[in-house]
Amino acid sequence: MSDVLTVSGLRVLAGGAARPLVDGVSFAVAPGERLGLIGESGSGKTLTALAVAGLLPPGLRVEGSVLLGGTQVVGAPEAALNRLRGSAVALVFQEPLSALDPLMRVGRQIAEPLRRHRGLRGAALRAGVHALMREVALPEPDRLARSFPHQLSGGQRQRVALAMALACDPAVLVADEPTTALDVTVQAEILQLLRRVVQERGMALVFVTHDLAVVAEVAERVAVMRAGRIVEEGALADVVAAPRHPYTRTLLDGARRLDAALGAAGAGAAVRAGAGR
Ligand SMILES: Nc1ncnc2c1ncn2[C@@H]1O[C@H](COP(=O)(O)OP(=O)(O)OP(=O)(O)O)[C@@H](O)[C@H]1O
Repeated sequence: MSDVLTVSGLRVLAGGAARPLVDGVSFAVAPGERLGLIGESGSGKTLTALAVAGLLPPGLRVEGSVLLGGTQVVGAPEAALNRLRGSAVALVFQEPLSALDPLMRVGRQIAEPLRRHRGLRGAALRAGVHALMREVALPEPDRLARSFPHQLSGGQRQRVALAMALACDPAVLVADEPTTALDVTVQAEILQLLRRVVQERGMALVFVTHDLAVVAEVAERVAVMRAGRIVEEGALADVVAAPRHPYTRTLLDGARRLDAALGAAGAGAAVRAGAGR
């Protein structure tokens, strides 16, 4: 199947920086494929994710190519990017509050993309909002739809952000550390939810994280980033079983040490990345 997202030679440059912040990144994602972009803080994961949606902050220059379903994102005018966002690509971030309007009831926020992009109105719009809320397993949709973001838990807010991202049935979902701010139990629930919706909808997923255990929960393929470059890419099980790059080995050793420490502390094997599944 042809790729829904093809990134080639992507470079992100800042005026004052000595070297590119993202330096020749290339990867492709097929429909239904789940790619984990993993690396330490500052390795360029977020800038890569933002560049995919044409959402880089002002002041940064971008070079190379990002093809979303055949449309070139790099250099595209804002109107074209607006058409792509939602239907071709949608994003979920670490802090769902950043995606939510604090003064708008969450039902209206989920309704907004359905109204704007899919033209739904009245009863069809209400049914659409309820269907999305059910899909992301938000309980009591009637009551919750009338709530404001601050009245929800962190996990519920991330479910709302995911519902909004799903509203236009994007071909590619980009999730940037979507569970980092959540406690471990809620984190596991959200990861499970993400995996389910992506599978059910046949969407491609690009999942950004610094956490190998988290990426092992959602991705089947990983690209390891360091200092703006992809240093290793492959099937998750292969990379975990036989890392080729020294940096990947360092990442794995760190995860295994943490796993061992947690095991010794009686907390169980929280880091499953070493299991090679
Ligand atoms: N607007 C900007 N202007 C200049 N430099 C930036 C800008 N945004 C990010 N950077 C720098 O680019 C590099 C890559 O940042 P990026 O946010 O992509 O890293 P990351 O791998 O996602 O890390 P983290 O997990 O901490 O978010 C960092 O060194 C960061 O300081």
